[in-house]
Amino acid sequence: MATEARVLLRPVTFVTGNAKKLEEVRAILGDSIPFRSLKLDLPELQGEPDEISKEKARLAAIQVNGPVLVEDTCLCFNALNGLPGPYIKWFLEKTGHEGLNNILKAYEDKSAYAMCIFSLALGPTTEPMSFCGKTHGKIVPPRGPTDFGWDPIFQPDGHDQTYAEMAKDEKNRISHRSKALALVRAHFAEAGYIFQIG
Ligand SMILES: O=P(O)(O)OP(=O)(O)OP(=O)(O)OC[C@H]1O[C@@H](n2cnc3c(O)ncnc32)[C@H](O)[C@@H]1O
Ligand SMILES: [Mg+2]
Repeated sequence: MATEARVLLRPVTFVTGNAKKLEEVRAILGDSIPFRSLKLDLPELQGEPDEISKEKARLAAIQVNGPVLVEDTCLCFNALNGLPGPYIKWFLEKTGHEGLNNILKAYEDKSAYAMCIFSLALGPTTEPMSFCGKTHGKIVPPRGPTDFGWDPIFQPDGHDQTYAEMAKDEKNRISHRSKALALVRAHFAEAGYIFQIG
């Protein structure tokens, strides 16, 4: 049975307060999905990553009054059963790369995964849908440029460079963000949205 086409009268607005995320989303999506961006720092609830991301989408859709895409990024240490997870932003701000390494000194297991959960809300009254991408790796002492978050301390499995040391297009090929965005694209292809943007 053919999927019912849904007409979107406005481009999807990707809402984030983080310029580096936006840069990667632009590079990964190219012109595959028509979107514009809006810089807003949305409040983030505590809870499970999926719910934090969906709640961001609900709040963004109310502000934009149209279709929105948001994402929430987690850095999860296996020794800590997934923490800091969604709270990585505050851990990074308060303890830095060194502090994050020090936390893991108490444990043999330095493995971690980067996770990105995108949430799409078609409007302020529709329930958001989520798309999750993960890349597994380990936490290492910082190496490489320090222009994006915890990139210098995350070394993905199968690579001898940290995210920060990698060329941007290489990170984008294997990253948690690109895996989640592949699912977003597949959803757009299947859902058959039609953009009628005047
Ligand atoms: O407005 P939003 O989209 O929420 O942007 P944010 O910067 O607040 O981002 P998050 O709430 O998702 O918090 C994730 C933290 O991880 C950082 N981060 C996100 N993606 C990253 C990546 O691919 N590499 C390194 N650091 C990343 C980001 O700078 C934050 O400190
Ligand atoms: Mg945030």
